[in-house]
Amino acid sequence: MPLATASHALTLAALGNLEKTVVNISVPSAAWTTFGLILSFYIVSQIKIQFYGPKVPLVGVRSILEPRYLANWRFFRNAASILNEGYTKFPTSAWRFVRADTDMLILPSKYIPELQVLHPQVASPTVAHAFNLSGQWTNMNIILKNNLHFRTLQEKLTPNLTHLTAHMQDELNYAIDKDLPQCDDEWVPIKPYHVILRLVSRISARIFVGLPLCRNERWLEISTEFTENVFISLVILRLFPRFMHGVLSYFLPSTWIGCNYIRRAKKLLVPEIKQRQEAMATGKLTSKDDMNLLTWMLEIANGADSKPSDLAHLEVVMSLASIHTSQMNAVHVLYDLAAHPQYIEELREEIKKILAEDGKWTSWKKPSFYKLKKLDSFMRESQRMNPPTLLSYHRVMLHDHMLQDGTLLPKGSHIAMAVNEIQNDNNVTPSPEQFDPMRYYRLRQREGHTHLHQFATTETNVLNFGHGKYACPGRFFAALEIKNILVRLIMDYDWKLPESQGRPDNLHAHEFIFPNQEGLLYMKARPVDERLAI
Ligand code: HEM
Repeated sequence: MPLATASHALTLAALGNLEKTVVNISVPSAAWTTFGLILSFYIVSQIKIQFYGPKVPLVGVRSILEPRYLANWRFFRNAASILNEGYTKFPTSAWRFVRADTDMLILPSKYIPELQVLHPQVASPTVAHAFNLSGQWTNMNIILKNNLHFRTLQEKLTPNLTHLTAHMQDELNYAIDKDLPQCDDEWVPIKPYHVILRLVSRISARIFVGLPLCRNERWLEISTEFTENVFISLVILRLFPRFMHGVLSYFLPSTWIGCNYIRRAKKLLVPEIKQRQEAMATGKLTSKDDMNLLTWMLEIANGADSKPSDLAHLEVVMSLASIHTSQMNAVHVLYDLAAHPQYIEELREEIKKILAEDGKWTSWKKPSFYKLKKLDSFMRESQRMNPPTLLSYHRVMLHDHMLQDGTLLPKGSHIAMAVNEIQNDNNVTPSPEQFDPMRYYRLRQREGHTHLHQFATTETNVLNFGHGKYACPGRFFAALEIKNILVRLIMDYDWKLPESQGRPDNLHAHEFIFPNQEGLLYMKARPVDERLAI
């Protein structure tokens, strides 16, 4: 054998042995290292669950050894049963459960008066919302930087609602012409989730950015699809430990798509914002001629708040806060109406009464919609049975705080309330299992209760919009928008479920509840003289 070949063969043999040795040594040691890491992570995590955090009972963990990811998986699959277990055992005291990304400290609503006076630098709702929406990976952390959207809703949108009804109705008429099928002569199947989403997004766009931008298909796509992608991302991310979210978000198409929508929103809105800023500076534009959220934001923004790209970003965030939340309520009402058709005529009679008092629907202002007490009650009952989330009143503690009864809310803890359990407690809602759409209407007939128990009013035991200073600032707008849509859909169309089918089931993921996206209803236009004259 030539020397070179022999040495080559020897080298190969040596390499082969070396490889075997490396394999023999490295495979077990890599496996042991990984195992060791997982074990230490598990032990640290279990010690943290059992011995750290608030000293209150732990619910939803089957044994001291159960990893938090299993408990979290059960919460993802069946949050309602864990929250029910906790509330049943501890209706008037604090308890906690574990999620993959954090421990949740659940408080009873008796603490609300104490919590509501805490400064947001002690108990922050905004840090809690950003965290809960996985803000760092879903482009939602902008709310930590800028609260202009909140101020604009409170200071401008809500006080001006009565001037906005005409704009809302105009856009609704346009949307109905464009997006609803022809059904004059026959029953036509529709998927309310998608159809109502279209109506809500068009009306919201009209009020958020004004004409003609609100009819831009790119804006309509951004304002609805961004939200869907944020929810896909956060539902997936929350299945995993928080330290993995950064890496995972690089692999999730929904996070790329979300980022892309923010880029597209900026591309579309920044030139418009600059144009409006210039026109305002020269007195050519005021919010009196151009009443919409974007112009109002520009009006009250000061200094750092008025950066065009941040304003564009906030417009998208506002769409996330408003469109799907309102759409979901309207879809639930429609499903409930179709499942309980005996109430349709009662609601129509109420609408006809207001038409007789206040004239044509298109001349109605906010007070006319306020008179729709039966419809309002129906919406609230529908929301009670189908809340958008089982947890609300989220706060992150930025400092330790001791409650008057000695319960410690430690710095860093994430607190929330089990809203669905609270409002469905027999002491709060008698016969809570019964769908009784006129229950709030009846309550409002009582002496001194006329202004209470409305869809948009919050109570310490009714927290679907939160409560107090930091309650949802868009809820009055939501109520008006949903009523506009429902009045039109109730007066102009008949509705029914497909033959021998019940109300479409809701979908659940973590604490969130969504109306069925694939649910079908049949609609048929009513005779022309029965419809609202437009
Ligand atoms: C049925 C519809 C809606 C529901 C159920 C809903 C629910 C909520 C809830 C539970 C909160 C948290 C309150 C708290 O911190 O305790 C909230 C906050 C908020 N909502 Fe709504 N909302 C709805 C519609 C709207 C609409 C239409 C808008 C905008 C026009 C809006 C804008 C906001 C904003 C800006 C926040 C605060 C977020 C922050 O802290 O930055 N919401 N909403």
